[in-house]
Amino acid sequence: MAGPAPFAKMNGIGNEIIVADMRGRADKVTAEAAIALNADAATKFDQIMAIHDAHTPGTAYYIDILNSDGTGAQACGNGTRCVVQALAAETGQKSFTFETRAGILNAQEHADGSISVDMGKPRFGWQEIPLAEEFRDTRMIELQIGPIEAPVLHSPSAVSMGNPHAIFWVDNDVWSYELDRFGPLLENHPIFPERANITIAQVTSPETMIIRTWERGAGLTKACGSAACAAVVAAARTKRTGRSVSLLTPGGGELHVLWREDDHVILTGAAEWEFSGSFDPSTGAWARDTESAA
Ligand SMILES: N[C@@H](CCC[C@H](N)C(=O)O)C(=O)O
Repeated sequence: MAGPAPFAKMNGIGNEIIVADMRGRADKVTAEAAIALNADAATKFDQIMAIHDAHTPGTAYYIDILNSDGTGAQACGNGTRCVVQALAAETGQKSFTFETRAGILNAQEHADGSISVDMGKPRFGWQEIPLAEEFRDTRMIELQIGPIEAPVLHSPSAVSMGNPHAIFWVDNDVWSYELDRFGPLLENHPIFPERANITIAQVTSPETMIIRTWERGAGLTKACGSAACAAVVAAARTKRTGRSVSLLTPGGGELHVLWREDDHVILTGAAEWEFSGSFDPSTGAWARDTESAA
């Protein structure tokens, strides 16, 4: 029994994140603990970023990512920014190399406080995303929702940013779509054997976009960093935008995504600390630090 672990409740432009400090211990945050923390209004979150001791030489830490339904995720751009801010505040260090289920990634805090994460290279192969059946061209896959003759959403682009994404392109207001109703159906559609993150995207210029995301394992969120990356890569691939795009997200925050010529996707944005506490990684029972902000 390793005792309570420290955590910080943070957000990445509204993406609700718990950064759990699991360094120096062998246990993991359980799905039960995640579900219990999410059931409490004070600690409700979209992802837990559990910082573990490094598994691989050359990396600082291994980050285990859990969605609010207790399932694991390979990537979380907004959560990674929160981890960087927490570790930079603790150590004074500005650059970090982490390992996640999706592989090794680099991240850094800039002088203005914004944080960039190198989310790695996108993957477009149907087996890599993965899709349940062969699509030679994943810029537009056959999938629709609503009446057959007049679908509400159709023909998304599919991309892996380490985790699976589908991007539905719309010309009008992203808020005019019932994403709370369609999201669960699309997330669990048989075409996505590992489920998928579902985004509605409106391109407003070659350099700007508005997105809303239904996250796999978390539902509607105020922002999703890997979805922002997937949307920009898919938009650039389909000639809707260039490779450097600013995105407005439902929390009112802004993210910037650059798809570099070396194929790496760089996500930049802010992160914010809310309060700190400690919790039991096996049950989710928690207490707020007394000196922590309300
Ligand atoms: N909010 C995240 C994405 C989290 C993972 C996702 N729900 C999944 O299961 O793939 C982000 O900022 O990237």
